Amino acid sequence: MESTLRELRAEGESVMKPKCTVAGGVEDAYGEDRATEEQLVTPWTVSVASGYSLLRDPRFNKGLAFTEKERDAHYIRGLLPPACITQELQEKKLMNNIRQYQLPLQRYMAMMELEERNERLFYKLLIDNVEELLPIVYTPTVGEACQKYGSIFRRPQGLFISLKEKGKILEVLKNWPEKSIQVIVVTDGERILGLGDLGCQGMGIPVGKLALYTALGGIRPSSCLPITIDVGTNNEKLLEDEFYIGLRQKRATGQEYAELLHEFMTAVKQNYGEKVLIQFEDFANHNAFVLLAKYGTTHLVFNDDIQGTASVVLAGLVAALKLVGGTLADQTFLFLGAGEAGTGIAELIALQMSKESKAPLEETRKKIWLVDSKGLIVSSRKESLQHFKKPWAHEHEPVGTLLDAVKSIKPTALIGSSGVGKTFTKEVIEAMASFNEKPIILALSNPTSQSECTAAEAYNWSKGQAIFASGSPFDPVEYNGKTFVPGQANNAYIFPGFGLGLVISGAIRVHDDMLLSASEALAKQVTLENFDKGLIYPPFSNIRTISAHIAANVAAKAYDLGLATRLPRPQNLVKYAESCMYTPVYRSYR
Ligand SMILES: NC(=O)C1=CN([C@@H]2O[C@H](COP(=O)(O)OP(=O)(O)OC[C@H]3O[C@@H](n4cnc5c(N)ncnc54)[C@H](OP(=O)(O)O)[C@@H]3O)[C@@H](O)[C@H]2O)C=CC1
Ligand SMILES: CC(=O)C(=O)O
Ligand SMILES: [Mg+2]
Repeated sequence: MESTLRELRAEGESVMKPKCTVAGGVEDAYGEDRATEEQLVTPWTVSVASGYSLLRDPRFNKGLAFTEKERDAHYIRGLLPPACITQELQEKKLMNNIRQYQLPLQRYMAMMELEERNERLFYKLLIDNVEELLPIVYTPTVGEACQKYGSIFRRPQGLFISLKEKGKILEVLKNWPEKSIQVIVVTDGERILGLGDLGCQGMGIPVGKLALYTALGGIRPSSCLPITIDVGTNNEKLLEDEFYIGLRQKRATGQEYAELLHEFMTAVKQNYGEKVLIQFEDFANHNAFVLLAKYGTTHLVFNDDIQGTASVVLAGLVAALKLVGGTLADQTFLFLGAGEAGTGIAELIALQMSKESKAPLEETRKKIWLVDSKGLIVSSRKESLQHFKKPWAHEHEPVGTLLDAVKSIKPTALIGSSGVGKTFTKEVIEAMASFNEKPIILALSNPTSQSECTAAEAYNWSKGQAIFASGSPFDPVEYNGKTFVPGQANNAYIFPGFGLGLVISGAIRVHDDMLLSASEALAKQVTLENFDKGLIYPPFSNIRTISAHIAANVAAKAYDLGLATRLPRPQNLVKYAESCMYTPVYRSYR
């Protein structure tokens, strides 16, 4: 495996000749990844880390895996017990320890402590045990961690930029120890998963997303920067909580909010340049669409909830066609939830249909219906609708409930993006199964408590007919002697590879066609074996290969559109993407 990686790295470099920066586009400021495993690496921070400070530096600490020679050379003899062990044995021990914790939150805290202590070991665990650990560092457990973030907070894992820092945001960015940042995930904490406004405690989300950028997409940890913008919170419980870590005030809105965000966006570009990717995450929809439209033409921005979710769901739907038959245009879609996720997905489906059938967008949109908290979105409601809902206000008499909408529209696919759990009732699923041989049912809302239905409910109520996937994971379900394996329809399949594709091509803007390219690459990774189990997504255990394919497709599109700045274009983008990916194996220190 390692020799293959070395070969790929070498190939990646040769593809880039005469001159590239380092082994690929994922910046390797310290030369660790460019070095082969046999070559020696200097573990330098500002000065060369050694002795006690080397053990305390999570980027270079190897714990008991320091060799005898390294213990002498770096003044750590006696600071460690005598045993020297391998990274594999360390991994085994830590997995044993983590499995002994009963509560997911304890496992989350153990993982965060490991990240603070030994970064490479943290990523080794996460990469090698991705299916087991994803639900810990990501949804659903990260949701609980955010709710309790004030109580479990130990050390800052990202930058906090609050209203107090107004006028000084550039200085605050300079306080962050890493200078060479490639991906920022930023939230203002107003819509954390389906859990609502968690204010400053939303920090768990950018931290978790960026851990996935590294583990799933191979972006170097030192190039990732989690940021939480704190403009207050309207969550009364948090405002009264003595352990709350954020500003104790109601949310700033309007001009005050816009000015802070503008200062932030300007400072990021000034400090890190044109090619830093800014991923907006878990903003409320009244800000999310505005920010994306405003900064989409001046910055490299991507809204994961609107765009990443759209790309992953489109991939699942395209894959599902292999099971249900027909084309995308043969389907009728009904959404519960018409916010960022719902309308973002709807728009990308309509775009793909339009490209396939050459029909105008206005026509393809008519195959897609959405229900919000007031019922089916129809033309008679148009005047009072938020701007992002207006394209979906089709001619139809008003319908108040989801069940009535299902009975009237008769969708082939039902997609939950409401953030409200238990909304796909038995009657709704039974109705879907009554007029579809294989109804597609996606319960996208996170975390598990907000899922529109469980996997067991989808399979039982549809009598095993449903093609089901959900935002947070569910275990396989036995129905009538058959095992059904639910897939996870989560943007985690897309954003790590998507970001890698932007980084390795040096893209300067995100284009909708790149979302379609990412989606196409993901759908192609679903194998016959996956389909046989009823899966419409490949397993996460294969995610780094999947991410390399997504990255390659996205980069190819960036080159085709003239949005890539890293030249010349590598001949084999998949191999190049793989050669750029961070790996967590320990390096030998001179
Ligand atoms: N699986 C994945 O990868 C992703 C999942 N999500 C999940 O999707 C959910 C929604 O996120 P997002 O779109 O950003 O949120 P938004 O707040 O933007 O949208 C929520 C939508 O749901 C509607 N809604 C709320 N309650 C009900 C109800 N009882 N009945 C019908 N409609 C209702 C709202 O209606 P109204 O407009 O009338 O208020 C709104 O249209 C979250 O749980 C989030 O975790 C999000 C992104 C990715
Ligand atoms: C997955 C995700 O981004 C969300 O639930 O918001
Ligand atoms: Mg999100």
